[in-house]
Amino acid sequence: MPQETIAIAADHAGFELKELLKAELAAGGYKPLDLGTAGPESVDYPDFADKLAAALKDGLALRGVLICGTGIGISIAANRHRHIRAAVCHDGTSAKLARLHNNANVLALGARLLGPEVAKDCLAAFLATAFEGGERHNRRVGKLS
Ligand SMILES: O=C[C@H](O)[C@H](O)[C@H](O)COP(=O)(O)O
Repeated sequence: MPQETIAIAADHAGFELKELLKAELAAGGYKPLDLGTAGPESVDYPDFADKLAAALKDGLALRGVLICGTGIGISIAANRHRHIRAAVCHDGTSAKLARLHNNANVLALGARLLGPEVAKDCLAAFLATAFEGGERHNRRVGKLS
């Protein structure tokens, strides 16, 4: 089975966590598609949300991970794109429910709020969980776009 590509991008606040999660993805048999930023120099999170949204639109990946200081700014920017359902998650349960009920295609994390182990828990739950589907969830997710 081919490896699933997971797009990943961050601003300067999320750069270090992005590097950690890229290694985690590779260790788990996924193929990380790194869309930057490439270092700790200050950048603007909307630019990286836009890059990831474009990658998903172009079919380079079906799912992605975005990281900034809180996960808030980068998820707001990503959710301006109609095809993106980005969920800011703070633990494995929120990441699991974002997939089960909301069919989130982007996991947004706050590098200044989460420790590395919690961030890894979020990633693992996001990757492992499929959309539950069913009439009510399909109806509600359909209304988002
Ligand atoms: O929602 C915004 C993000 O948390 C940014 O990572 C944060 O605002 C960056 O802050 P600063 O420019 O002070 O490092």
